[in-house]
Formats: sequence, C-alpha cells, structure tokens
Amino acid sequence: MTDQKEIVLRTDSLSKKFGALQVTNAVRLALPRGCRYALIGPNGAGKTTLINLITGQLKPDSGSIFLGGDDITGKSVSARVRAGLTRTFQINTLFPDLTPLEAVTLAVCEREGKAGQFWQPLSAHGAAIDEAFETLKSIGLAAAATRPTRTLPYGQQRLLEIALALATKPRVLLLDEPAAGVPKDESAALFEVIAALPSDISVLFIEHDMDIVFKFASRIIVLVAGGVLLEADPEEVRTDQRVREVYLGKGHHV
Ligand SMILES: Nc1ncnc2c1ncn2[C@@H]1O[C@H](COP(=O)(O)OP(=O)(O)OP(=O)(O)O)[C@@H](O)[C@H]1O
Repeated sequence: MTDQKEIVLRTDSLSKKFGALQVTNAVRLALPRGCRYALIGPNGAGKTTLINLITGQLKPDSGSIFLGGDDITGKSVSARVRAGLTRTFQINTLFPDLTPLEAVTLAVCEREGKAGQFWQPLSAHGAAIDEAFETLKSIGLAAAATRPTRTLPYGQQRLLEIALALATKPRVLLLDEPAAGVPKDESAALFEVIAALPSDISVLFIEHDMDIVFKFASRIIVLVAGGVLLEADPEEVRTDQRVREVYLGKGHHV
C-alpha cells in the first residue's frame, strides 16, 4: 500500500567505484512516505556505501539523489540533515557523561541554531528541554532520561542514537544496523520502536538478521555486488530463487 504514497527519497543511476571495484552500480531506489524498508545483501555488497552516498559522506561518481523534489546530490551532509535526511549517529559519538535529556536537548538546540547559547539560564531552553523529553518518552527512554549515558544498557544507548536523529526532525531516517551489538532477544524490542516511529518518517534500515527483516520490513531491497538484485515484498524475497542462491552457503537463512 505504501507504494501508492508520495516518494520522499529517490536515487537515480547512483554509481561509485573504489579503484577498480564497482561498489555501487546504477542504483535506483524510491522510498515512499512513512515506509519501513530494509536494505539487505551479503557482506561487502555495498550497503553501507549506498547509505554513505545518500547522506553525503561519500560523493557518487555519477547519478543523482532527490529529497522531495529537490536534487541534493551536490549538497553537504549538514545541508541534507537540515533538509530532513538523517542517519543514526554511531555509538562512539554519544556523550558518555551527559544524560540522554542533556544530549537530545543539545541536538534540538543545534537544529534551531542555538547550540552556541548554552551559557544562558536553563529556563531559556525550556521548549528544547520539553521537546527532548517528549522525544525520549516517545521511544521508551523517559525513565533513563536523567541517567548518565555511560551507565545505560547497550540497547538503550542505541535507542538514544535514534532519539538524537529524531531531534533533527527527519523526513527520511537511515539506520545502518541499528541493533548491532544488542543481544538478540532485545533487538526485536528495538525494532518495535523503529516500526512505531511517526508514520510520516520514511525509514530505510540495514539489518543482517533475517527474522527481524521479515518481521519489520514492509519491503526489501536486495543489494548484490553494488546493484539492486530485487526490490520486493518480504514474501517474494523469501521465495526468490536468486536471493536464495546469493545467501546459500553464507550462513544466512532466507
Ligand atoms: N573507503 C573504501 N575504500 C576502498 N574500498 C572500500 C571502502 N569502503 C568500502 N570498501 C569496499 O567496498 C565494498 C562494499 O563495502 P560496504 O561496507 O559498503 O559493504 P556492506 O554491504 O555494507 O558490507 P557489510 O555487510 O560487511 O557491512 C567492500 O568490498 C569493501 O571492502
């Protein structure tokens, strides 16, 4: 059904080489508003590279990226974030001594161009603090809001990464293995949170655990050797012979 919706992010013939290695090969994808898409593929298929091209961390050799109707191919990472395209921050960029409430408040202030005014009395940041708390609450982190981040269980630290990304008010959220390092029995809970994010946010996530992918993705993009092998509904991906061959003998179960 989501496919009837407005396309928020689109790439057209996106290509990238590292030396002689074609890591992204004419990738064309379209994310509808509110989607929950998974990007899967064997190790080295080019999944992270594709995310890095979309966010602007890497420059494509050719092709284009559109956010809404705007061509953002030449835009900086920060300009893309301001336009509503963001990814989760890696764990080592969290501030271990800040509380989630302080960190998300800072992110809200940053979005509003007020991060340099933190010397002002707390009362001057009331709206930012309220928004930060509401964001934490919405993803189940209210009880952890005032504890130092370094004392939080790993699963909650990964949720904080999502809260920090939400503070940028994304239209598109790219999640590169959001449950990496989280015990298997906790990763489903983390994906429940991702599934329940506001319905106008489009989500593309990379995930290796096929049980999680089939449970939470509305549609799956299969990347092989830098190119899209198949984009389809979970059931079609599960039964596709080519996908089975790609994963066969690699320890994955599709
Ligand atoms: N900066 C780089 N310079 C040269 N080669 C690179 C660079 N980054 C990635 N590669 C190579 O590009 C290919 C794709 O890497 P990428 O990390 O995008 O794959 P992936 O699908 O995300 O893999 P994984 O599932 O293992 O994380 C790999 O062969 C990798 O070794």
